[in-house]
Amino acid sequence: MNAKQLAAEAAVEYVQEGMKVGLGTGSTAYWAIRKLGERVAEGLNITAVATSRASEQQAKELGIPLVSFGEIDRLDVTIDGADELDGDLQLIKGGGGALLREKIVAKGSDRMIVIADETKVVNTLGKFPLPVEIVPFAWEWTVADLAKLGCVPELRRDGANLYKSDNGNYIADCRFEIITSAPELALALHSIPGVVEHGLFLGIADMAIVGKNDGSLEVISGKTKP
Ligand SMILES: O=C[C@H](O)[C@H](O)[C@H](O)COP(=O)(O)O
Repeated sequence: MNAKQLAAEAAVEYVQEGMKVGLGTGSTAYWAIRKLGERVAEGLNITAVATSRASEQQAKELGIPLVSFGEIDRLDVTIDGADELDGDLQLIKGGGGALLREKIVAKGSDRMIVIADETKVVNTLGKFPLPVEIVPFAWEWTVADLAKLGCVPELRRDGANLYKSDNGNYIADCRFEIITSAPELALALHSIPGVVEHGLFLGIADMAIVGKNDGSLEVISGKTKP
């Protein structure tokens, strides 16, 4: 079993009968959705919402019952991957372009469990270019504002075209190298009008389950949410 699958399957053990579950996005979340599908096939009753079209499609194929956001107020748990995580459970997410839906779903969950292989754990965030979802309108100005924050922003491409998120927005991947204060950066990003959301997840994750290549697991517990 690979390290991502190991972490994902350990996280799925936290899902209990009757729970409302947020399904993350990406190659690690894929394994969690797959395991959940197996448990549903064995008789587990849950309902779920997905954080991307891709995860929605996977859940449908596996027979995981999906509900609309109008039918539920909150979720019990969300299981999702990360591009980077530090010891305080600060995350960079959005490598797969799903950061906005992921943040909405994670913030609406009583518990967010992050799943990752050991390569994602860092001392300081920033090596992975921070994904920032921006509106297409005047994107050139938004990208210029992002650069003023000390990064090198690059608009994500999808072959010959600009990449569009599931929400029809662009993603600027912002290379900072080192993010010295993630909370300050988060505030600065939100002060730019063209920014819809950024991939810094701060004070959102409750625990991380990290799979290692030697087959072991590490659990990182977070601070209690306010
Ligand atoms: O937008 C994508 C998500 O934030 C993913 O959860 C993140 O990029 C990690 O993906 P993966 O598990 O494929 O490394």
